[in-house]
Amino acid sequence: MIPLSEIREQLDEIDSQIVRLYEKRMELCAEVGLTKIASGKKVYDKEREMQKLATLSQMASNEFNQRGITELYEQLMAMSRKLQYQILTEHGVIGKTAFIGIDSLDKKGARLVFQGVEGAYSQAALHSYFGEECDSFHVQTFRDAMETLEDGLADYAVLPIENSSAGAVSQVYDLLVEFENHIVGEIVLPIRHMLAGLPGTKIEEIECVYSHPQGLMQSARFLDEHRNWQQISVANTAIAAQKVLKEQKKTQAAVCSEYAAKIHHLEILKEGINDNSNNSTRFIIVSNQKVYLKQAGKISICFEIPHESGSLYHILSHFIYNNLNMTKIESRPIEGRTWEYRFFVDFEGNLNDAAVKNAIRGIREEARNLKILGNY
Ligand SMILES: O=C(O)C(=O)C[C@]1(C(=O)O)C=C[C@@H](O)C=C1
Repeated sequence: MIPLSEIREQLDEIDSQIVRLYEKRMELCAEVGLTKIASGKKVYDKEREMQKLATLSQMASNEFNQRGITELYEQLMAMSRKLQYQILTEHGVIGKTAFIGIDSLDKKGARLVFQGVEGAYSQAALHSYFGEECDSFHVQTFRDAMETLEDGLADYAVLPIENSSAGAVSQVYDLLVEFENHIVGEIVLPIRHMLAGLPGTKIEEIECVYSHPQGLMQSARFLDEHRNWQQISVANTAIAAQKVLKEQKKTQAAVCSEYAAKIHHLEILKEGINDNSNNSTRFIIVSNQKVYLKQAGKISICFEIPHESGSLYHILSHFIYNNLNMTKIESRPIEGRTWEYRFFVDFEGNLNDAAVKNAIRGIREEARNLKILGNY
């Protein structure tokens, strides 16, 4: 048997050859990068990579090594792409971001839209971001808010995007893809739900409770104690309060904010019914302008990937390689394509940073339909 120290010596020798060859290979790939700048050819050449993987893996003598060679070369070619993206960025080849950097949001005289009615949590978020004296109006649905923006009837919309206990507001994610509106800010609002009914209502009288699905989900534990209550979803927590007032039945109650209960003349029957005492919702400020704040530190993007093993891993490697901190990932089914998903990723950075430019360039080439939702 060959002693371990001797085997290791041989391995060290092979590894130093591999490192030298790797560097030589990368130098050539850098040259390829320059030719691609000159020709305008894309960095990612999938066909060439597939051919290389097939040829090289066939050179290995058994199936185990064929798999190894495939994995190794997938990585090697991914690294050479990353180097080429860097070279493109260094040579000032500008990607398709086309966002305009601004110093601050133009809040003065802005027309603001939120979904729901007076007393909606979105209105409270809007007030804390733009101040109480702002010029705001409400529409019935999230889609209406997006359309209002797109038509130029409002300058900014304030929409909920995720809650700390119930998770993503999936419809808003989908609308960000559908509309050419962009996120320019965000605000987190503590959410405290009340059970509210007509004055004089006793909890024992209640048969039916209205709220937004998120309001019902966030108060699931309390509502579970009253399983005989029918839970009915409406478009907004404040709409629920308005409905209870309008229908004048003591068998009905709403899960809504203290403010919504007050302005719809309801009595608070039970305070703070949310499961999580730190319940909070993150709202986004959406604009119809493709702008970003020059000091912005967070980017939201979405992209689609082929339904293939390893494809998400390869896309996420662009964050790791460029040292970017990913703060959130969500997935949503793609309409009409069963079991295929669109991914939404938030990460720290500014569109002006070289690392961000490199990562976005790579993801744009290697994923489908990359969309930058905003830098804020
Ligand atoms: O041949 C090219 O066009 C290269 O850029 C080199 C290379 C490789 O590493 O072999 C890298 C990226 C391409 O997707 C294909 C192949």
